[in-house]
Amino acid sequence: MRVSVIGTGYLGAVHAACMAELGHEVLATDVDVARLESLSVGRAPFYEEGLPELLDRGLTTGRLRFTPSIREVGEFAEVHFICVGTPQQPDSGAADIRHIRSVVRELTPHLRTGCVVAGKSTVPVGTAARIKHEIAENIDPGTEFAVAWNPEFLREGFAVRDTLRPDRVVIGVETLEAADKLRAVYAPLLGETDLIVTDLATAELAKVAANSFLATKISFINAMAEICEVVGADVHSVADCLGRDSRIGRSFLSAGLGFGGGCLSKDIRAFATAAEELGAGRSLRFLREVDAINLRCRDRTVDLARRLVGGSFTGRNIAVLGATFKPNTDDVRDSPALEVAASVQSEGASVRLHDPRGIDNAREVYPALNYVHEVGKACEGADLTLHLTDWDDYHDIDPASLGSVTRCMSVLDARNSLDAPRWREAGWTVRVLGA
Ligand SMILES: NC(=O)C1=CN([C@@H]2O[C@H](COP(=O)(O)OP(=O)(O)OC[C@H]3O[C@@H](n4cnc5c(N)ncnc54)[C@H](O)[C@@H]3O)[C@@H](O)[C@H]2O)C=CC1
Ligand SMILES: O=C(O)[C@H]1O[C@H](OP(=O)(O)OP(=O)(O)OC[C@H]2O[C@@H](n3ccc(=O)[nH]c3=O)[C@H](O)[C@@H]2O)[C@H](O)[C@@H](O)[C@@H]1O
Repeated sequence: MRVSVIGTGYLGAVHAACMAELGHEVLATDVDVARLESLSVGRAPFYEEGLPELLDRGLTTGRLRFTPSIREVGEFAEVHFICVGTPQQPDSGAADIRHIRSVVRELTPHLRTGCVVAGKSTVPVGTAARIKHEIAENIDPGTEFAVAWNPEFLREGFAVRDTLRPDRVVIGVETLEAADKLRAVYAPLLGETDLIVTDLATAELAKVAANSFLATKISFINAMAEICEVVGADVHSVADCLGRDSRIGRSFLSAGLGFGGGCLSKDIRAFATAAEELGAGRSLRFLREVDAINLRCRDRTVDLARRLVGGSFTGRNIAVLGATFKPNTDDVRDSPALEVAASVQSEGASVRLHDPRGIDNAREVYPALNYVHEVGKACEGADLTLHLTDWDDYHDIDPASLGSVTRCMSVLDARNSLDAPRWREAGWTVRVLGA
């Protein structure tokens, strides 16, 4: 099929490459022309495993192309996937859907009759209905179209795998024809993957509900961590005990520094704000607490680190391992690790920060931090080492040799994932949150 992808960020670039991999003819566009130029020569604009190979294959076969022209996109495709950003508004928790509205405004005059405009971005419920109305008001009379919502559930770091082998595909539609078109797009996946066909509002809601549930699970275990610290229990073991219950499951119960990234925080804020606007604020008031617990994880990490260096950061050398919001990505949006590093430095510490992939992006956000490319360099003369992002690289560290370059063999494992017995055996003091 001929499909377009509008917006080639973390979601759109992967979606475009994967659609080509599935055999479709893909034309993708973005307002960021430099990004399009880079994608056109097979350079992924961010780190995502498997994406460069897919880009390469799509470009070589000619099935994947990029253009700055929205007219070309409109005239080309029978299914349009909107993948632009929906960030948090600067002055409230609400989602800013201005990029989606701008796409719709520019695309509408060029739409082919019979096309489907399918949103993939995460949006407040009601966005699809609003878009449908806006297209209907501005499209040439006689040009038929349908609006659909096809929310995306991929995780950064596993984006290619999650797109080609998703747990489910959800499509919200109003017509059988639109459902058939989207079913045809995803047909190559449907042996292994369930397709859920529903209405527009349900599809939109399913996405924000999923992210809210994941965020709640993480904050739940971080709330338990706070209690564990009061009563002297161990949250890691509590999570193991909970996780053995098949109704609960162990995933998303890793206590520590909490969630960050481009989505969970902004999505729960947008969802709670939208509910308030709809007069249903009470139903999602708990998400405000989920957010507060999560942000407290960052403060608790800084507080514990301060205690570990004797009550003040002034004049202390702090090594920070990790800048990205989670491993296997270079994404530093709302990164808990970076926020902690910046706080520690603002309190007078000398911080050296290492990350396997995120240094360039981190430097753009926090240019004043001191970045190094080797773990050993970060830890040279350190009074305390902070393990803030759960990269495998840090699990592979030899604690004995790292200890030989530090001033003090003391590590705060804010991701609760280092092999603590091994580090202790090598002479380190290991502290975690929630124990
Ligand atoms: N990053 C992720 O893992 C996932 C993101 N999502 C959702 O997908 C959406 C996009 O997220 P990301 O890809 O992370 O954002 P991003 O910021 O990486 O990418 C957004 C892209 O849209 C482009 N854009 C903005 N206005 C445009 C316009 N008028 N026309 C064409 N392109 C335009 C930007 O230049 C940028 O390249 C958000 O709603 C997000 O919540 C959903 C699932 C996963
Ligand atoms: O809407 C989105 O953008 C995406 O948001 C999340 O994906 P992502 O942000 O890539 O990352 P996750 O793997 O969900 O991790 C989010 C954060 O939670 C933290 N986390 C995760 C799990 C856990 O047990 N504890 C914990 O603190 C991670 O370190 C990370 O900072 C969802 O998992 C995806 O399904 C969704 O599509």
